[in-house]
Amino acid sequence: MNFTQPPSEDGFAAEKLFNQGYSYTYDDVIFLPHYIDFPTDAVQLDTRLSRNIPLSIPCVASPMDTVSESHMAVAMAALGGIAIIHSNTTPSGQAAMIRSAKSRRVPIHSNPIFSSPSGRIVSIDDFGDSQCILVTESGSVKSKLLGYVSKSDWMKLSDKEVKIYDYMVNSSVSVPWSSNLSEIDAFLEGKSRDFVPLVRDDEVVDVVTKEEVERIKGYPKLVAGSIGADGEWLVGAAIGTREQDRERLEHLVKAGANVVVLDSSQGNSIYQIEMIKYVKKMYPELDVIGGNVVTVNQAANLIQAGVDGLRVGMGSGSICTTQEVCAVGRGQATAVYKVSSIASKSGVPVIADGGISYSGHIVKALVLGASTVMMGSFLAGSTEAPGAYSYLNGQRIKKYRGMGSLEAMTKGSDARYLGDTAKLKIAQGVVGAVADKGSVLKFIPYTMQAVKQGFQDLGASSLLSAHDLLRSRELRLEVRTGAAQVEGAVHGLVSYEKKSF
Ligand SMILES: NC(=O)C1=CN([C@@H]2O[C@H](COP(=O)(O)OP(=O)(O)OC[C@H]3O[C@@H](n4cnc5c(N)ncnc54)[C@H](O)[C@@H]3O)[C@@H](O)[C@H]2O)C=CC1
Ligand SMILES: O=c1[nH]c(=O)c2[nH+]cn([C@@H]3O[C@H](COP(=O)(O)O)[C@@H](O)[C@H]3O)c2[nH]1
Ligand SMILES: [K+]
Repeated sequence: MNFTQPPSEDGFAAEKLFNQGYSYTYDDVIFLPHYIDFPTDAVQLDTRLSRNIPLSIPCVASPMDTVSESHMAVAMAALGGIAIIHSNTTPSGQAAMIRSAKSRRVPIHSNPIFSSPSGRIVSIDDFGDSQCILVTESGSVKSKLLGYVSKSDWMKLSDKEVKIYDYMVNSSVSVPWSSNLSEIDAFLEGKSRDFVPLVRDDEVVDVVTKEEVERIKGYPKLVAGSIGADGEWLVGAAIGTREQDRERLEHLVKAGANVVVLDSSQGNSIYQIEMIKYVKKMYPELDVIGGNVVTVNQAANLIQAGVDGLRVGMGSGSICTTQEVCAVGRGQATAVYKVSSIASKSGVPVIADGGISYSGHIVKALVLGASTVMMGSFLAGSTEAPGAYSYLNGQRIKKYRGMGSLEAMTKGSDARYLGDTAKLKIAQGVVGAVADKGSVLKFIPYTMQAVKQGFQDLGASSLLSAHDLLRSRELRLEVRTGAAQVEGAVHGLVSYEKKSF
């Protein structure tokens, strides 16, 4: 069916809606339904993060120290998305996280405990959460596997002072690092074992337990993950725009980073433009994402400097106080629409960064022109986010903090955050907590299914078709009044339980 000429004017074209002087958030706007002639599963969400980085789902984990370290990077890549490893650590620490993620193929990250044969295990605490200690030549990861000590064997030992080589099980049984989950599962079944080390080039990478394999088997089936030309998971990394970031960049490139994100709240600066040019000159093959931007002019400057992707959002993040502190920023729906309309003309993909609370926000971001969404709070309560769970008023939570919060700045980002000469610390973010959400391996596939249903309602079978519908003015929207927003949410019930899957 062809709707190029609507029977009568109904709703607004995006172009008209976003040119009236209002700063709209995702919640302010609503799409009008269109025409369905395909099933939900026909919707394709494959996309690009930047010019040369394809993804099979439009999800990016934000470069924040309570969101993206190696465990998140492995899980996001296994899902077909990507994580950007944060830079609130030393260059070698950040490079180590990239290497660690790239040396795994299954979305398991168990941090095994290692010892050398001449070491001693004197306390049960030495096992940590692990059921075994792996024995390698050097006593650390990335060394030749010699055997293992299981916790149960160690407990039966009468003299705990003897050296490990006197009682360890000599075994170099392992599986290659690139084995997939079903291969590992079949191996464990076949050998009736509870765990198996993963080995690459004769060195141990990790250990996979049967329990972990069973846990992941219970989640939606994994599709093809994001693998780069190097045959390893795609992993991104954040850097700043200062002189010392050039040295950091070298570490990150050596560690195999597939893309770099210049991480700042206001990307339209001389520092950033020089950094974009520097990255493209030194590493022409490496994609560089600039930002953050929220206006057409900011975007145009970075596109001219040579960015391969743009990150959009200023003050829209759940932990952000930038708009309150600096009086600068933009409603995220307007920002995404405006920047996307200019970026699309140069073929530069847009990342809608911040402000995602549920699947409907993802649909809005993507349909308004973004190619991916970047999320912090949405992912911070997951198993794969850094940090341990704790309890607050009986609820299981994980810490989540802004990279411009006083706490995060004190940890390391202050040189960048404060400027080189500033003496007085002003936070542009808060420290908080989010609820336990379980594994991203479970809730991201369900979220993507919800996004597909939104696309189906709009008659868009892909991101490209959604963008075409928007630009051709076939897709119509409206602003929601306060009452319309109340009506659109659950209302008028004495109690209810909100369970999406
Ligand atoms: N997306 C958002 O709304 C916000 C994000 N953040 C996060 O907080 C962290 C710190 O961000 P920022 O404070 O924005 O970092 P920043 O201080 O590095 O960047 C601010 C901008 O000013 C430029 N700049 C700084 N000093 C300059 C100078 N002397 N001359 C010319 N240009 C100069 C930088 O290149 C950059 O473009 C990042 O992780 C960022 O993502 C912070 C606030 C808001
Ligand atoms: O004003 C800010 N102060 C901060 O301290 C801060 N830390 C992160 N960010 C930005 O927020 C995004 C994550 O937002 P969400 O939690 O809403 O996903 C991130 O992806 C960033 O763009 C900050 N913004
Ligand atoms: K905010």
